[in-house]
Amino acid sequence: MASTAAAPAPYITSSLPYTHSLPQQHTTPPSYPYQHQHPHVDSSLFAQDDQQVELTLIDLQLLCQEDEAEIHKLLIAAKEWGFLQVANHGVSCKLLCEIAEQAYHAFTLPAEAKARAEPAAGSGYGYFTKQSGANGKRQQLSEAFRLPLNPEHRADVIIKLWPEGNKAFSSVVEEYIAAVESILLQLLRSFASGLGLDPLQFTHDLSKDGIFAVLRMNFYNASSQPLPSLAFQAHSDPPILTILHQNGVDGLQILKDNKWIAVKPQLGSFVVNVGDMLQVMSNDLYPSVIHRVVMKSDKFRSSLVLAATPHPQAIVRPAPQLVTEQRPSQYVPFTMEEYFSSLDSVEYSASKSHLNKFRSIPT
Ligand SMILES: O=C(O)CCC(=O)C(=O)O
Ligand SMILES: [Fe+2]
Repeated sequence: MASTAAAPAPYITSSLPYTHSLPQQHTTPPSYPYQHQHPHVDSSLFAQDDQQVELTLIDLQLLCQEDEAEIHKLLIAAKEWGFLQVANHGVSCKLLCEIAEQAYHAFTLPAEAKARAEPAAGSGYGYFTKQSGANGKRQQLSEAFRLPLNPEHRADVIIKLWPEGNKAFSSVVEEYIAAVESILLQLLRSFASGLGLDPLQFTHDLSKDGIFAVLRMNFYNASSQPLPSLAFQAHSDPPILTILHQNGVDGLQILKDNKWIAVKPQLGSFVVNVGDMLQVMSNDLYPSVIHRVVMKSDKFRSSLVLAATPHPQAIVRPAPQLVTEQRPSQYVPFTMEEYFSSLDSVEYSASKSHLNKFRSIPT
């Protein structure tokens, strides 16, 4: 009898009750002490003419109710910007504070403890120093923990940081991942149904395994740096979608029409961006937009990035319904593994979209 590969385990089915109201915007926007007088200021790091954008705000509860106008708004924002933000998401302010606190504890561990969690060759999980990346040559400001979504693999990383275990960290991270995953699932369902596809079209290959199935904690400390300083180099995100939560300190910039535009941070909301895989699955309808982080002040900045990604053997290709005679498939089918091996490093160091390697007509 022919053996069949085991079907990937179902992703998650739980969804949050969206009982919370819109988080209060309880901070005034931070001021931007652009240090024009500083001798080391690199003016190319400023957003063009200091342009700042407030991303389209999507109400997640309306998406849950399949509100057509809100789904339409989601699709327009994704198409025009590749970035949007989500509020009324049901994740409590308490949990957002707790995860920020736990991330801070992890980054302020002694250097020896963080060094124990540095990834073994070929592994994409653990602690990434400022010098990680292609050939260890990356010189950007951010440090990162890449924590697997798969709980067993995550426990292997946590035990390296805290050999005696750390229940508070583990349980807050687990709770955060579950909460944000339900946002991801809802967004993917809304994307699919808005396009007239099966609502599960973008979710059935999702996996907690694979190099991109991570919660990435970023930490930026610009004290003792010339400002502005490149904190996270230009890149596009590999997954289907990523969901980002920032601590309210500005720095994120997106490349729009060849200009860098600063994203105004909204405390309490999540920034959502289209990743490379959704660009492919949508046959280029939704762009995976290049972005970077530039620190302009020495305020402590942290961010959390959670990715929705297909399993390593999943074949990624444009949804057949989005391939027409007028718009043929823009990509050759490929697996996530093939995509990953085309990258220089898990720290995705290139600023050019890696997807060009899989285009039907190379660019
Ligand atoms: O820190 C941020 O705001 C963005 C980080 C980011 O782009 C990433 O981790 O992929
Ligand atoms: Fe990113």
